[in-house]
Amino acid sequence: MAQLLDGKTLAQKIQDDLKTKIPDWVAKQGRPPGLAVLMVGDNPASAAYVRNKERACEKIGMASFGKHFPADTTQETLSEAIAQLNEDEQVDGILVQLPLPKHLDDVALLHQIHPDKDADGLHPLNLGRLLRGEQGIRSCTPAGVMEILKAYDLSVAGKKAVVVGRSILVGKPLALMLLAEHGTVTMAHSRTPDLGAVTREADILVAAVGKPNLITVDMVKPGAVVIDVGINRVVNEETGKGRLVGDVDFANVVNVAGAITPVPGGVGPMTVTMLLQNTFLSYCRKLGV
Ligand SMILES: NC(=O)C1=CN([C@@H]2O[C@H](COP(=O)(O)OP(=O)(O)OC[C@H]3O[C@@H](n4cnc5c(N)ncnc54)[C@H](OP(=O)(O)O)[C@@H]3O)[C@@H](O)[C@H]2O)C=CC1
Ligand SMILES: Nc1nc(=O)c2c([nH]1)NC[C@@H]1CN(c3ccc(C(=O)N[C@@H](CCC(=O)O)C(=O)O)cc3)C=[N+]21
Ligand SMILES: [Mg+2]
Repeated sequence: MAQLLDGKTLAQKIQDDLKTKIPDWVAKQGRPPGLAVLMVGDNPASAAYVRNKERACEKIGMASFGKHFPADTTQETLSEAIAQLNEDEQVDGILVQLPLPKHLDDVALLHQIHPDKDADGLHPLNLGRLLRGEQGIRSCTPAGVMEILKAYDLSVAGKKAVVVGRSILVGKPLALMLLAEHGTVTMAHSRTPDLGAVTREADILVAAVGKPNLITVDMVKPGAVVIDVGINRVVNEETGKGRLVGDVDFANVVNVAGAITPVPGGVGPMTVTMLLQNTFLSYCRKLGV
């Protein structure tokens, strides 16, 4: 059986650490770190993620400024909201929940977030810094994956890493982070023929696609580290109940992999935690420490 990479417990540990640090800062600075989340429309999956973030903020003593807009909100309204948050002294991190409704230009809004408040690490300046190997705010999900590898002493240097999925939110920045840690990195995507032939080469295999059971046991090299980023809600035909699954056929792959992240309880909680950490670090930098 593969070793379980427990993102939930690791996330808890990092959040507890933030929770003990924040009161001293509040005492000295007169305000807590603040995170603003902009959500547009009523995507139920997004709503759950936003709730998780708000709960985590409250738990660790961070201020959260949730802004919920109706699905038909205009670009101008959102642009104005971001301009205000950029100026707001109480706000250290800003996140625009993706995807946005089709009529909105998400890229324009992401570019507008002040790069020092870009808690999601999606501003082109921060992505450019990652590309160049400079310090900057790193995207949360890929940063969370790297933290899991580090916490379990799973070294990347010299290993063959395969990332399935090439989105700007997950796959692309993660490939750059694995490369920075000296992995030999391959990116696979929907146009990759014979995906299994590529994934079977991987010492470290990451699935970030959004398709349940895309990664089957025959696609995994025995002993590989398998990181399942996918979050898919599936409904059990018999009970009618919904549950979360990743992109990996966990029940079978767990017998072959050397280590594996579960869903839920793997990468997801680390994403939330990296968002809090990015916001805290922006707060510290703003105060000149
Ligand atoms: N755990 C967490 O914290 C997070 C989880 N997620 C989850 O991760 C998953 C990916 O998210 P995101 O990157 O935003 O998704 P996107 O839809 O933006 O990207 C999906 C990627 O998967 C590729 N792809 C699609 N089908 C296949 C296939 N059959 N074989 C190989 N590659 C394929 C696409 O290729 P192409 O580029 O060619 O279209 C694309 O690059 C989702 O399930 C999402 O919910 C996302 C963020 C955080
Ligand atoms: N700008 C932006 N940044 C994002 O990082 C972003 C986004 N938009 N849009 C949506 C996706 C998805 N995503 C998740 C994060 C955490 C969990 C998470 O905490 N999952 C828990 C379970 C949560 C539950 O039970 O509902 C787990 O996997 O254990 C899930 C999904 C971030 N995303
Ligand atoms: Mg759009």
